[in-house]
Amino acid sequence: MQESTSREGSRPRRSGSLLLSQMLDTVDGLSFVKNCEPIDHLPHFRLSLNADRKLEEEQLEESLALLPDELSRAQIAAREVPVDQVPKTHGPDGPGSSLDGASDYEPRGSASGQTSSSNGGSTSGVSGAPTGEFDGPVHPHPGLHIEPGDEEYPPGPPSSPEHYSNRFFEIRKSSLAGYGAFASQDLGWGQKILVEPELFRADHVSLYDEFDKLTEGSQQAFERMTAHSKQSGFDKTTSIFRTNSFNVGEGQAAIYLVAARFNHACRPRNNVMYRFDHEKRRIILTTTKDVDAGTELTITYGSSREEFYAQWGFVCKCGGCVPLSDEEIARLTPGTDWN
Ligand SMILES: C[S@@+](CC[C@H](N)C(=O)[O-])C[C@H]1O[C@@H](n2cnc3c(N)ncnc32)[C@H](O)[C@@H]1O
Repeated sequence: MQESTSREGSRPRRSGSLLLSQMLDTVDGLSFVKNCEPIDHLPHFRLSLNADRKLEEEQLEESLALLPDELSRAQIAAREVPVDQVPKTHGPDGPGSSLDGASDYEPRGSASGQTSSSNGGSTSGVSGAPTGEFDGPVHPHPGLHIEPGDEEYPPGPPSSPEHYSNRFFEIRKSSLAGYGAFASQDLGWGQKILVEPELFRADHVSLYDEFDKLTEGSQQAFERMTAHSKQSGFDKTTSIFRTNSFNVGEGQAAIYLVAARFNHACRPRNNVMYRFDHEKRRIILTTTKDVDAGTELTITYGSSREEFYAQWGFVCKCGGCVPLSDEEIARLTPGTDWN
């Protein structure tokens, strides 16, 4: 095992990718750390290659620091939980609805799926920034299961994603901003709560062509999404796309109508992470801690308060960070108000 001494002195620091590969040999759940946790910063249209690399390096450091704890949690979560211990609830669409999503999910700790795919890493950068793909070995493990299984999302996108619910969460109004996702039952760490196919993917150039291919209902659902209100120089379609899309690599960003309703919380306050099944073009959301019923489920868009304002147009209200001051806000340029 390669080791180097950290600049700070005492703690020996291991080569990040090597250590993660070795840990992944041991516990499947740690692919959270490699594939998602360090890079789940919702980097819609990230423009700075160097900034991305720096961020990923910082996040890798962060994940390495977390490893012992993550390992023990993964081992705990790896204990199998019978399916019937996960209560089933139904949202406004009711049992049997095409939006029920019951078949999409597995109980936490399910040992049912042993997969060897390594294609699940989240990616960043329409601008071609590093993908963050896991390039080390992945081995099938019993226990904590985060790879996509055979579950199928109901055919067709939800016509009313702002009222979507499944047995794990529901979308409803949030005190953070607009709509958000809320746990509809107590959720354990490592629970897969959503597997959602993309509505479409595009880049800056193909956005309008791809949008035109959508059904009228899907176009309307897209247009009801929140638009960054302070981006100057973008029309509303582009602004909605920039505010809600997830970078999926190769210069493309994708829209997921339900996943886009998850608000941001700064680490460690967020309680959900996301990753991609590139082959099936789906996003997969999984809890990163135990969550009480009724709690808002949040992902992390990034770590820069200035970027939240400039890229997504908001001053973070998650409560886990110091919000931008009035002076800092004044330095950032306001633009067209789309809302
Ligand atoms: C991808 S959307 C999230 C869902 C959105 N709330 C909705 O109603 O569809 C991103 C937008 O949600 C809002 N938002 C998300 N997280 C926030 C937070 N922590 N504090 C304030 N606003 C937030 C911002 O307006 C941001 O541009």
